[in-house]
Amino acid sequence: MGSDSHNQIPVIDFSTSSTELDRGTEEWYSLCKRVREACENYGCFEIVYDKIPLQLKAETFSMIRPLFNLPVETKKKNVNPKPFHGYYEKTPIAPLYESFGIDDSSNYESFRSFTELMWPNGHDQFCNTVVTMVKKLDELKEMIEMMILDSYGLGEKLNSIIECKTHLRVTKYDASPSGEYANGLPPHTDKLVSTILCDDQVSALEVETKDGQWVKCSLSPTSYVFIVGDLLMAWSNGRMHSLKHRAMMSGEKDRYSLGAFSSPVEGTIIKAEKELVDKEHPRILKDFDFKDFSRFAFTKEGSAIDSEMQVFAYAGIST
Ligand SMILES: O=C(O)CCC(=O)C(=O)O
Ligand SMILES: [Fe+2]
Repeated sequence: MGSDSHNQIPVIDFSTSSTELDRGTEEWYSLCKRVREACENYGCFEIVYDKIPLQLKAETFSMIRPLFNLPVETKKKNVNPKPFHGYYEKTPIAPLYESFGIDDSSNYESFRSFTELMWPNGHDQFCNTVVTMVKKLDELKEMIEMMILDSYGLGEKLNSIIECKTHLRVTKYDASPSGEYANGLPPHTDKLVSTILCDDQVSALEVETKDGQWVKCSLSPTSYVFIVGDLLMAWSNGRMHSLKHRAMMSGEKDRYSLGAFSSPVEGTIIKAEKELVDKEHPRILKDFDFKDFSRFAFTKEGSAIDSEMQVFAYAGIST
């Protein structure tokens, strides 16, 4: 079934043309409230944000396109022991989908290691441009995280939700044969904390609302999507909604997207924030190691379970 174009995800404008978004101001708290409502009711929102220069974004996309034209044996050098963290080639389940994953990608040195695997003689422009873009996405993510903490009254107590590094995933979707509506990436919830996505204005992202409708997200050059992943849902003790989403291709153009995933540092145990557990919101999950959970999600047993139910199958508390 196609998407319902009458429905829309919340759009929150973070543009700061005249004023800065200062923490503690009335404007700040009104945004905190809207961010929390969007994450609880939809599991996502569109961000209008003018602090990332359009030129930088355009340059980033022009830098990542040639990655996909490298020889397949070069692309396969992008390996990562964590499941779904390295190069992902086309498969019968997702024949239009191909992606690379780069750990700790706002760190120049780790990004350079990836760059040198792809271009052994180095590629400074690629490295500088993409790292600059990821740092901008990190700033945006930090602001959203602070808003989430303030929205629950936790901003004085905590500096971050879960200590994370940014895992970057760059994706190419081939145009579907004869432009028909076709699966780019099957429905899933993200297995990490949160994701900020942007694309090259070829729309394909669709998100599922809580009442089961699929809604298409057509992004403008200044917009981004914030997505609640399974681990943010777990941290919030189920108050925030882990978003089911997919990519559906149509039309003649290939599509490129960029996802900045907040990935917990090694050894992180995911726990519901204790202030978010009370009589009205009893604990829904046991504490778990995020790496064991993501491994489980990609086992035969785990992948047979609906994506949004995997975390409950792994760590759910039966009542
Ligand atoms: O390309 C997109 O818009 C979605 C990508 C996505 O959902 C993912 O990589 O988890
Ligand atoms: Fe996703």
